[in-house]
Amino acid sequence: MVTESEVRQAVAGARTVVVKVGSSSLTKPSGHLDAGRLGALVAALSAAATEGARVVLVSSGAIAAGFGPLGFDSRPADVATQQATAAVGQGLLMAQYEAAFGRFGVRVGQILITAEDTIRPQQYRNVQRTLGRLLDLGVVPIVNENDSLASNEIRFGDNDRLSALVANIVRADALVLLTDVDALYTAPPSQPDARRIGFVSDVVETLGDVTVTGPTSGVGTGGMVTKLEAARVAAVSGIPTVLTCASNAGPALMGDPVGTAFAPVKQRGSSRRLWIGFAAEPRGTIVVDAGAATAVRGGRASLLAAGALEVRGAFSAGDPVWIDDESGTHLARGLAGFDSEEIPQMLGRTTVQLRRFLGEEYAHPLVHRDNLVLV
Ligand SMILES: Nc1ncnc2c1ncn2[C@@H]1O[C@H](COP(=O)(O)OP(=O)(O)O)[C@@H](O)[C@H]1O
Ligand SMILES: N[C@@H](CCC(=O)OP(=O)(O)O)C(=O)O
Repeated sequence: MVTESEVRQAVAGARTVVVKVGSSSLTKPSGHLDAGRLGALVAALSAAATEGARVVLVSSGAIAAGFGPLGFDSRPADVATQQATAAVGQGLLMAQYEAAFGRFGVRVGQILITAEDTIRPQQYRNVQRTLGRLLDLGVVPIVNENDSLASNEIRFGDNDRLSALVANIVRADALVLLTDVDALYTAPPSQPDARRIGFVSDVVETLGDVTVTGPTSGVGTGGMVTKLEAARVAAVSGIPTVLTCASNAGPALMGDPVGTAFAPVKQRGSSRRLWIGFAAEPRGTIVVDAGAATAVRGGRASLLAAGALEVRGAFSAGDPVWIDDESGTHLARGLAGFDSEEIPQMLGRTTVQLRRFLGEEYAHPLVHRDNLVLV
């Protein structure tokens, strides 16, 4: 059982920390950057970086900083204009960060990620390697979703879940979520009976006890819902989290009892398995028979074609898929070893049959056990 003070100490002593800041903490309702608030955040992060912490900043705000200069009164609603606005706002955002961090002698580098980069093994490794190298070089990577290029169907939309994935990718010791409210409350803070929560020992249990809503600021996207989802992913990844307002960044990073501290609920798993378990939604499903379901549930078996009954959806080898039993219950998530169109001819075949009738390249599991995570 992890205590609140252990979580606070873990954040204060983190060698690598991921800090996520939301649009509403960096911008004005008019759609322009708020240089004062951005500067205060940068001062707190620079203090941590110059004391030796490896700091990754996941920053929203591209759209919220871009619509004012483009002459819009409010955040655009259609995707094409949002993407164009993000292209303008992202440059403005980075220019401000570059100047603000530069005052403290801290160098920054921009990394724009799409959800697909967290799905494809090659891209995932590239992201991991580049972030690692930037940190080794003493640079603060500033990460945002690549809004201008992300396809609408598979985008994070908010940066909360992205920040939890980035925390996994860089194997962070702590995650700090900065927003426009000082802590998690039992209900939206506008409600009179909402009470502040200082410590969450089990985020999975707490999820059922609090009332959360989507964004209220007019510029944010995910609201408290996606922040709790990020805290959950971090917790089950073994990463402690603190959620508070951006003006509390300094105290939060120093381990002061501000905001809400979330205890990790599990030992840290391997980064790759966490990615399979939490990255973007699977593209399809492989339905398995009872024998294969038992084997998969056991946690150490690959999914062989012999135990597969049906394939649904269109996916390519390397894409994440659900593995379901016959009643439709999700057993696991995994990375498909084959394209969906190759699988029907393999269903029910043993490895010997696959080798004999289809060739050596088919004599492999549909999902290898190293690429499979129970849910
Ligand atoms: N239970 C809750 N506790 C705290 N805040 C909540 C809760 N439910 C909803 N919220 C709202 O979530 C908002 C933060 O989400 P959002 O506007 O998306 O921020 P950001 O731009 O920082 O990502 C807060 O302003 C708050 O009004
Ligand atoms: N990637 C987007 C983030 C969208 C957004 O509003 O996110 P958030 O403020 O974290 O809820 C941007 O930079 O505008």
